[in-house]
This record gives sequence, structure tokens and C-alpha cells, in this order.
Amino acid sequence: MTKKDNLLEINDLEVRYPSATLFERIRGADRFVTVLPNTSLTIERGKTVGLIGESGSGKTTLGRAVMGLAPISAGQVRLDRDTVTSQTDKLWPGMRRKTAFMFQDAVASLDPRMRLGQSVTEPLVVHHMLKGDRREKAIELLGLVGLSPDFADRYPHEISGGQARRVTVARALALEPELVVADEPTAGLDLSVQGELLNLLNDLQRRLNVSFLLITHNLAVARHVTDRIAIMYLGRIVEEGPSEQVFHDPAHPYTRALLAAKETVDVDQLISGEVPSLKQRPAGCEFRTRCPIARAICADKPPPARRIGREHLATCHFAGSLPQTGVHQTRHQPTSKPNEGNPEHE
Ligand SMILES: Nc1ncnc2c1ncn2[C@@H]1O[C@H](COP(=O)(O)OP(=O)(O)OP(=O)(O)O)[C@@H](O)[C@H]1O
Repeated sequence: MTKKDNLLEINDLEVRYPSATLFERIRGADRFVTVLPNTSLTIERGKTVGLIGESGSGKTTLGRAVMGLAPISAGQVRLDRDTVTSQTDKLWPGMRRKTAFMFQDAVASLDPRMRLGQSVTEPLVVHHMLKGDRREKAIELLGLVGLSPDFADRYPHEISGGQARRVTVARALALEPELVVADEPTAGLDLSVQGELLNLLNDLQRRLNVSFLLITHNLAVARHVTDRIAIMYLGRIVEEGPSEQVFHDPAHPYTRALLAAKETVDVDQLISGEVPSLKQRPAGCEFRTRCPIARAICADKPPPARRIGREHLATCHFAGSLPQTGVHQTRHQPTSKPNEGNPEHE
């Protein structure tokens, strides 16, 4: 077996936010809420990992931690050869240059007073890395995402949501990052525009050998573009493996519940039962309060990470001993073919 070329390694990461109100503090409540309790994730160079979970499970926090934008209280983030263990580490500026973050709300992330040409080249100006003519560079970056040169002169209010997404992709690629963290890149887009954007991301990844951490609620999106899938529950990765294997034979009851419904449905609408509070995590297995197969051991002991296949892990006492499901035998088809549709008419 050839050795893996891991670009990103997140090891036993803990992120806690200050939480308590004054009243809670007087009562002696814990002043922090632990969003990521002990979370690990790896991304190989040139690969896309999809991070899936319900709202509030900690996906964005993990993405922010990779950029040094969340308070790390334990564990480490290694990108390439640099390792950091706190939010104040002096290595962050160098690491941030190798990473780009695409925010959830594309239109809001663009400055309304800036022409798009200025917006996409701004990271180069901020990092003193602009070589040559700014307008030419803007046209080159816009061309990379299928937008014609005249977009350089437009303002954000003059373009559609799909076009705004493309502009944020162009800006993310300006510094030639090794890793792009894309937070819900297709949220709010029509199905056909989603398909075009996903094809664009696929195409750019192949051409530029960039790694992607794709944060999404949408299972169809994850299936279409990812090499590996990580399923998050209350800030923990409960299942992780090659996308086809996880979709074809999910090993964790939570993943099974997510996949049992139609792929196009948003994960927040799939599982019944209330999500436990991050401040009152259930003892033992944290999913047991909603799990259809929970037994006594699930309340007694936290489950170990069990190996299902060579590169497929699930954190459940019964992973590997559940009957096979084969829930989704056929690969999801893109909603449009590469280069089909004209982004300028989105
Ligand atoms: N800056 C912050 N201060 C305090 N709590 C925060 C902060 N940012 C996030 N949280 C809390 O952390 C938890 C996880 O939030 P996060 O945004 O990471 O989840 P998510 O899975 O990305 O959710 P969504 O899918 O809705 O974006 C939530 O309970 C949220 O309220």
C-alpha cells in the first residue's frame, strides 16, 4: 500500500466557546460549551472530504478551526508541515495563505461597494502577492470559473446567486490555496445551478489538485463531489470512510437514518427525536437517546471506533454487526453535465 499524502490532519481537537449568561455563572454553571470534544479528521492532498451533520453539530466550527478562527483548547491542526495547538500560534498567517474559506452566504461575503474584479483580487493585494496588472488577473480568475471579462466591472447586486458563488470560488482560488473550506456552497441555489457549481468544483479540483473540505446538509451534494465522507454528531465524527462505501453500506445507525430517506432531503428533516444539548451530552454513546437499536451497553460505555473496511470507521458498539443495507446502489447523477448550461445566464 502506498503511503498517504495527507495535507490536513486534525487530531483530538477540542473547541470550547464561552457560553454562560451572568445568571448561569452566579449559579456556578460551566462557563463554556464544548462544541468539538475530541475530533479528528484527515484530508489527503487533492481530495474532497464531505462533512455532514445536522444544524448546530459543529461543522462550521471545525471549518473555522482549520483557519485559526475558533478557540482551540486541546489537540492540534497540522497543514502540510506546520502544526498548531492554539488560536494564537505564530504559524497561522502562513497556514492561512494556503487555505481559503468560502462563506455560507456568498452575496453577503462580497463587498457591495467593490466591483467584482476588485473583490476577486483583494486577497492578493492584502497579502502583497499581486504581480502584474490587477484587472488582467481579475479577468483570468473570473475566466477560471466560467465568467466573462465584463463581470470584472459589475457590482454584487448586478449578478445572480449562482454567479455570486462562482465569484467567491474565484476569490478563494486567488492565492492558489492547497485547501478550500467550502461552507454550504450550494445552499439557496436552484437544482440546475447547484449541479453546474458542483461540476465546476469537481473540474477545478482535478485541474488544480486542490483539496476541499465541503461542509453540507445536503446528502446528494456530498455524494456527487466527495471522495470521502465524515458524519458529525454533537461535534464528533461518528462515521468516516470512502463516499461510495459509506453511501452503499452505512455502518452507524445515525448515518443509516440519514440515508434511509431520499438523498435530496436536507439532513435536518430526517431524524426524529430532539438533539441533546451540547452542555448536557448523554453518558455513554451520545446518539443513544435517538438511536433505534440502543441497548444497555450504549448508556454504560462510550463506543469505540470500529473498523468496518480498510479505510472505513464507525463509532458504534454494533457497527459491523448490523445487517447490510445497500441503501443506495446507484451513484447519484449530476443534475447537469460539465460545461452544460451557461453560468452567465444563471
Ligand atoms: N462564536 C460562538 N460563540 C458561542 N457559541 C457558538 C459560536 N459559534 C458557534 N457556536 C455554537 O456552536 C454550536 C455549533 O455551531 P456550528 O455553526 O459550528 O454548527 P453547524 O453544524 O455548522 O450548524 P449549521 O449547519 O446550522 O451551520 C452551536 O450550538 C452554536 O450555537
